[in-house]
Amino acid sequence: MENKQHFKLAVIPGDGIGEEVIQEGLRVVDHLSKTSNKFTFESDYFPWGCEYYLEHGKMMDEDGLERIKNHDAIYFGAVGYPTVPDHISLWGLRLAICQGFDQWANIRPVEFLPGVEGKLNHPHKEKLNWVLVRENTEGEYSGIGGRNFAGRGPGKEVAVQSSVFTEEGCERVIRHAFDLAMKRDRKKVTSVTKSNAQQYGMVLWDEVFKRVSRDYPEVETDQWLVDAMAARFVLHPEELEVVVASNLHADILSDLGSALAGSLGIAPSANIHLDGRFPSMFESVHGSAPDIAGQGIANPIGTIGSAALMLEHLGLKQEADLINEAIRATTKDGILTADIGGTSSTREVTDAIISHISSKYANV
Ligand SMILES: NC(=O)C1=CN([C@@H]2O[C@H](COP(=O)(O)OP(=O)(O)OC[C@H]3O[C@@H](n4cnc5c(N)ncnc54)[C@H](O)[C@@H]3O)[C@@H](O)[C@H]2O)C=CC1
Ligand SMILES: CC(=O)C(=O)O
Ligand SMILES: [K+]
Ligand SMILES: [Mn+2]
Repeated sequence: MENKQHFKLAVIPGDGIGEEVIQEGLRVVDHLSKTSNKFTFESDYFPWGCEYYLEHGKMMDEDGLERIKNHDAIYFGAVGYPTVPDHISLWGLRLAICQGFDQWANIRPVEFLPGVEGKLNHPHKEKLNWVLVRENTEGEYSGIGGRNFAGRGPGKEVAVQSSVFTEEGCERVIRHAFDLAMKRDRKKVTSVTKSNAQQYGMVLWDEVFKRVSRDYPEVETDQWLVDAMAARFVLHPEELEVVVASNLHADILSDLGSALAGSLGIAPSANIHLDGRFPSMFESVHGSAPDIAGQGIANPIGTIGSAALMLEHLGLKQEADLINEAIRATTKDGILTADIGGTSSTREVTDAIISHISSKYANV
């Protein structure tokens, strides 16, 4: 086949179920590469994570970013381990990459899969399909602050954690939300803040949202405070299309969204950098799930769906669609892990997804 695309992946399985689900995602991509004959890829593995930290005193190598900077994409599992403080592991790996590579938008689609009951009581929930657009480099996760600088000692300690909102940071992610909305049947963007209580950064966000919205007259807009928005997710989910929010708010709302759709285990995400300097990173929304790690029962769908987002990002839209179709066919057949009410293992779900992809090519 002419023009077969080749790409280079940096694979970081990380901790807990991260390793279990990444391996399944790679099986799917590998199978698709062979059956579609449209692309080839190579994987470079990086053993970074909490075990690496316990052995070497660092979550990733000092030149880690340099070593993955020229890959076409990063495929990431999850990070976090009970014996390493979560802020050390998160800042040492995931946030180091998102912020170091200026991956300024985290795209988190919420899909209601057939055959998955979920927790939402809604007559047309199979038609719901939201995309959360999370600001991914600043806001509440700017990492600015300090502890105990007032020197008040035990029992009187003072901690400050500052949020940073820049006009450019707000604008690029809000604009991206509008660009995504323009590609959808119902063109609507809902912005979420807490600008009644947080009168500086979030008021700036609201103003930028209003200004950017004028460039998109075809797009319907809506603005909600985050507390009311949490209720709206449950009470009026049909009102949601593209939802754009700050780093913390969208982090919380996306877990709520995926739980409504069934489980954290089915939610994919893309940490994207669109300015051509750095690779983007693709990972499930969930963490390392130490409570189920090592049992072979983690739901691989979030990570396999993240591979679909990765292929789409690399220009392989048809192949991405095929993965998503295979995921839907698998859940529709009732091949489900325990988190969504089934008894299948991680591997069995992946096998079913692979066999749906095979049957698709057999029919061509
Ligand atoms: N992007 C990342 O790497 C993230 C890392 N974390 C880290 O992960 C660790 C655990 O955090 P938690 O708050 O427990 O969140 P978590 O997402 O790891 O787990 C929350 C709950 O969802 C379940 N769950 C998650 N993914 C699942 C899957 N694929 N299949 C079936 N069930 C699944 C878990 O069993 C658990 O009961 C912490 O160290 C945290 O900092 C948390 C969120 C994101
Ligand atoms: C860390 C975390 O919870 C997230 O990135 O979603
Ligand atoms: K993850
Ligand atoms: Mn989260």
